[in-house]
Amino acid sequence: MSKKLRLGVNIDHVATIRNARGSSYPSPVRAAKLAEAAGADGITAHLREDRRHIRDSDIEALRAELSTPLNFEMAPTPEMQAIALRHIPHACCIVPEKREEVTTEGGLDVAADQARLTEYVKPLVDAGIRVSMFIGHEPAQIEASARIGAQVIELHTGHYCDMHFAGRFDERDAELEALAAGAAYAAELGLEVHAGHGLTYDTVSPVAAIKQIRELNIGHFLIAEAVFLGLRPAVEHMRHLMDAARG
Ligand SMILES: CC(=O)[C@@H](O)[C@H](O)COP(=O)(O)O
Ligand SMILES: NCC(=O)COP(=O)(O)O
Repeated sequence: MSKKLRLGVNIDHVATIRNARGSSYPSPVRAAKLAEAAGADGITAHLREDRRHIRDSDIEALRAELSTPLNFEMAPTPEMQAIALRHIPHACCIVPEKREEVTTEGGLDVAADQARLTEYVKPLVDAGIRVSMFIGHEPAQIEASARIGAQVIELHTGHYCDMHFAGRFDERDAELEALAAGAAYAAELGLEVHAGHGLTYDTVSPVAAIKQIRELNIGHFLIAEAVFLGLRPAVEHMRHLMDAARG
């Protein structure tokens, strides 16, 4: 297994700032190119059903201008499937979406929706897209993801990060252990394992140290940190912490 842990930089919240004023700046594509220059191995963008940050035209521009792979995050809807099949990104990460949520609250319930998701994923896989399921660490969700034909899972690290920042360290550590067990089980089943959501400089290292994890997707914190440091140093420091955790 390769030791290199890939960093996918999520540029959604560059678009959040742009949309707050209805301006044409800041440009998510410019941010993506800077992130690539700083050591990102790929770019992640989530086209939400309500288009609160990334827009259809951003996906088109990213697809045309990136030199690293695009990981297209999307809800499992017919509209998003059609968009993915039009652009053929390197990867699609299927995430649950609730219109009123502030952010993605939990993982997709793959186990409860296996027949539909099997049908949903097949044209994407047939088109050569790597399909990833954004799930919690429960064995039933991991098994279901393998069963429906996904090649990848992305483990939701939001609860682990929330427990860290709430100072609930026993619960944080229990969650980290469950993430590690989930990663090991998924790798045993032949799934490639990614992780992400809410990761920061303070929380990234223990997750990066889980050896079955091949990619971390990190966005909100990096864009926030870029306000103080600039995007390039923010990404470079995250890259450094990830590499150091890998030893
Ligand atoms: C699925 C996921 O974790 C990302 O899409 C990320 O959270 C950025 O998007 P939101 O802030 O809109 O949830
Ligand atoms: N899939 C997780 C992701 O892309 C980044 O999430 P966040 O760091 O913006 O919370």
